[in-house]
Amino acid sequence: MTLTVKDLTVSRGGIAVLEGVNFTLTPGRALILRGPNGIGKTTMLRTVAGLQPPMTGRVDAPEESIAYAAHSDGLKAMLSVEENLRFWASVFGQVEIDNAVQAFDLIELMPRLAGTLSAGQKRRLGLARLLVTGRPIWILDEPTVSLDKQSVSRFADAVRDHLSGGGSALIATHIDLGLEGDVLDVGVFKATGQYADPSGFDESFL
Ligand SMILES: Nc1ncnc2c1ncn2[C@@H]1O[C@H](COP(=O)(O)OP(=O)(O)OP(=O)(O)O)[C@@H](O)[C@H]1O
Repeated sequence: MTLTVKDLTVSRGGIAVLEGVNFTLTPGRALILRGPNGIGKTTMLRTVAGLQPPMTGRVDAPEESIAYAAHSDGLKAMLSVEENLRFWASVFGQVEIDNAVQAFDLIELMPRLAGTLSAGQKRRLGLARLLVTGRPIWILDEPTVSLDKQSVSRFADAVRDHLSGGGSALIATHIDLGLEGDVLDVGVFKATGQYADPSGFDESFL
């Protein structure tokens, strides 16, 4: 399943932040997004994931092929780790959670309420949810925030497994994950003119 981005302009608060973005992400590949704070990586990822509309241009991906993991983990605090994973799997029509538990070393945390986890443990659970979606295209925004060295390495292994199984990943990260992949410096797409979104849509409320 290939993701294609064509002549994309993305905006925050009605202002274009990146324009003329083009790339193709094919099965088995990772594309690492780089760029300074505030350049528009999150905005681009949200647009590619379909969480906000493009200002101009297109994102082509097969329906229901994208799983998105953002800064906020969005876990259900009053459900256990196991219940969170089972709930998330059921949302995506899946039942299998064992791979996710193993990949992120969650077995001992399974009975714990998600709300009682440390920041890094929450992040591990948030990332484990990607595996239970069964979706091939992962879009990840700073996935390693709060993770210790060992968990970063586990995460990189999970991405490698995903790629070797024919999945793909678009990742904004400031650290070197040791993954083989193409690097896209989004700074070159910095919008030159600041113009209001003609739709008047302010996605900042989403
Ligand atoms: N809700 C919002 N309304 C208006 N502007 C916003 C909003 N959220 C972010 N911005 C601005 O949009 C621009 C792009 O922000 P974005 O979060 O996409 O950058 P980023 O490259 O992901 O940054 P970082 O590396 O710090 O995470 C920034 O200038 C930011 O201040």
